[in-house]
Amino acid sequence: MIEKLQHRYALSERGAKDLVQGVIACTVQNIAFMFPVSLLYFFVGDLLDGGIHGSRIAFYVVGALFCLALIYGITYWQYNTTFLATYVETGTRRITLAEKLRKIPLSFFGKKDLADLTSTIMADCTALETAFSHFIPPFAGSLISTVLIAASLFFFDWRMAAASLWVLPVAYAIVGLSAKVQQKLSDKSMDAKMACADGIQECIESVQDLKANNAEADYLVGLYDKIDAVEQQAVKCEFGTAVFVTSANMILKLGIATTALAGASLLLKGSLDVLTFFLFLLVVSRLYDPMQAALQNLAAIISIRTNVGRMNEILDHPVQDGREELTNRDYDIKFDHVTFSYNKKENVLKDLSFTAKQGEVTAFVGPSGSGKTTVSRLAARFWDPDAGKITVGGMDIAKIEPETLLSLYSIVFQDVTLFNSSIMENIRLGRKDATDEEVLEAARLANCDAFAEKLPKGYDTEIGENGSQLSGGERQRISIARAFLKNAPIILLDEATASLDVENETMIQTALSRLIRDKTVIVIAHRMRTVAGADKIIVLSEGQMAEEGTAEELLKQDGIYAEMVRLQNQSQGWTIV
Ligand SMILES: Nc1ncnc2c1ncn2[C@@H]1O[C@H](COP(=O)(O)OP(=O)(O)OP(=O)(O)O)[C@@H](O)[C@H]1O
Repeated sequence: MIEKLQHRYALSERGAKDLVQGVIACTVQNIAFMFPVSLLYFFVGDLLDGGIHGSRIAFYVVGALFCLALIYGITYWQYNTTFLATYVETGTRRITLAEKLRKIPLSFFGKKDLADLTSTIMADCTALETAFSHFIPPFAGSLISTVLIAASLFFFDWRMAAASLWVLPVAYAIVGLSAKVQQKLSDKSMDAKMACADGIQECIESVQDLKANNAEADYLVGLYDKIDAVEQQAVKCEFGTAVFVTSANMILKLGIATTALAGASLLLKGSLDVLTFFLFLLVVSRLYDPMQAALQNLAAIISIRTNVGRMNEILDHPVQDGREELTNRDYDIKFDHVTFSYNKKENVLKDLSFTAKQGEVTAFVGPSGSGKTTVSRLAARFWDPDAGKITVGGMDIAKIEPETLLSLYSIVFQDVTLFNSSIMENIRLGRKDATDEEVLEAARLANCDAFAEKLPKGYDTEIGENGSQLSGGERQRISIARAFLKNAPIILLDEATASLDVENETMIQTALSRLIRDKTVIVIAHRMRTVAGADKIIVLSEGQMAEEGTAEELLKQDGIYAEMVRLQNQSQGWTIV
């Protein structure tokens, strides 16, 4: 049962056990609230028998105090098992999701956008937190306690029990029937919320481009439509809940009326005593309260299936795993008849074979979209090929645990990701245990001194979210410094110096040439000047190798590479008039 609960509600084992305890606590709490009713039953019985005297007074005083203590104790227990346990579980759930995301192949992120994933970790977890503390245990507890109390009523008088309890199956049936409709409404509401969150995020991220293109007003019209859609779906959802919940509540209320009618008629016939009639009136006035309270939250209870579904999509997604020991004999990277597509439709790389040798620089050039960046992504196992094999020193990288494999790589991408901390800490990301001196040395090699020293706190200056306070070239130099610091045996440089001016690029190229000695280097660049000194240049065209050789050999071939060089030389003479 625990395992089923774990999957049904995306819970940890501890969380599933806490949920069971929470339901038990709520059930016991509802039953405990019946104790004062029993006391009142005896009290009225004594009154009808001629009054309360002597030891009976003490009995009622002790009984009342006992009821108070019992309800206080059980409520305290119920609070701990539902509320406190839920907060712990929410933390565990967020960490589990984040850990899982770390291991999921990047292809998953292509299908999901950031707003969606952030919302799963934050908003969905919060929705479940509320549901597991406020709604689900009381709802399940009210179902169980109502059935238990109802069953015990049959011992007193089955006719009266039937008159009071017929409403329960009818109310349950209405709730059950509503589940499908509610689920659909809740799914639609979630879709509208996601589209809205997406729109807001996109708007914030692209505010500069929107302003530059004078497109703010048009964009905001679309965004307002998305916000309206959220409101409309929320109203529909609430309306759907109201219809079913109000119907179920009205049916439950009818139970009080039929109990009174049946009791009155049996009393008149003389086949029911006043005390039993009184007991039933008392019990039915309390019996449905927990259920009615729980029904108010029916929409939230049903909609958590949507939240859980979104979490399970992450939790059940296959991970990229593999062995943790490295068995490579050297650091040659070999692509052996590799075919790959991002969307399983159009192949981006087609039967590509090459070897990037250790101690050599292998450069990739080619038209935009020809697959250069994809080669570097596959080489680092960000994605796995659809066919063929990629090896490092003879070791099939598809069988190596991705984080272990990445310990062999220093990677510099054109799109640098920086964190909202100091320059020092951003560079230290290359090697966590590096000393301050080592970080500063790497920074110096990447020519970071030139800008860091001008900042108010030097290398300790906070650089804002994703380095927003730095220029493109400065951000790229931090990324290069990370690679210097990591000093891994394989280096992937994807447009690593594209944002640098000529002076900086020359300086960093010199430092890079020291870094790359004896290493396997793959360089991707648009500037032919950047790759001219490479040991081997591979020209990609539509995912296939079109040419291969040194710059000199390729110029002689007078093919794509020679044409690209010619065009770039011409473009240097261009002016905008
Ligand atoms: N994450 C992705 N999901 C789907 N398609 C992608 C993805 N990344 C790249 N592509 C597609 O794969 C093809 C090759 O892209 P890639 O980035 O490897 O080319 P490139 O040669 O590096 O281009 P550029 O020189 O413009 O950077 C392109 O058609 C591109 O649209």
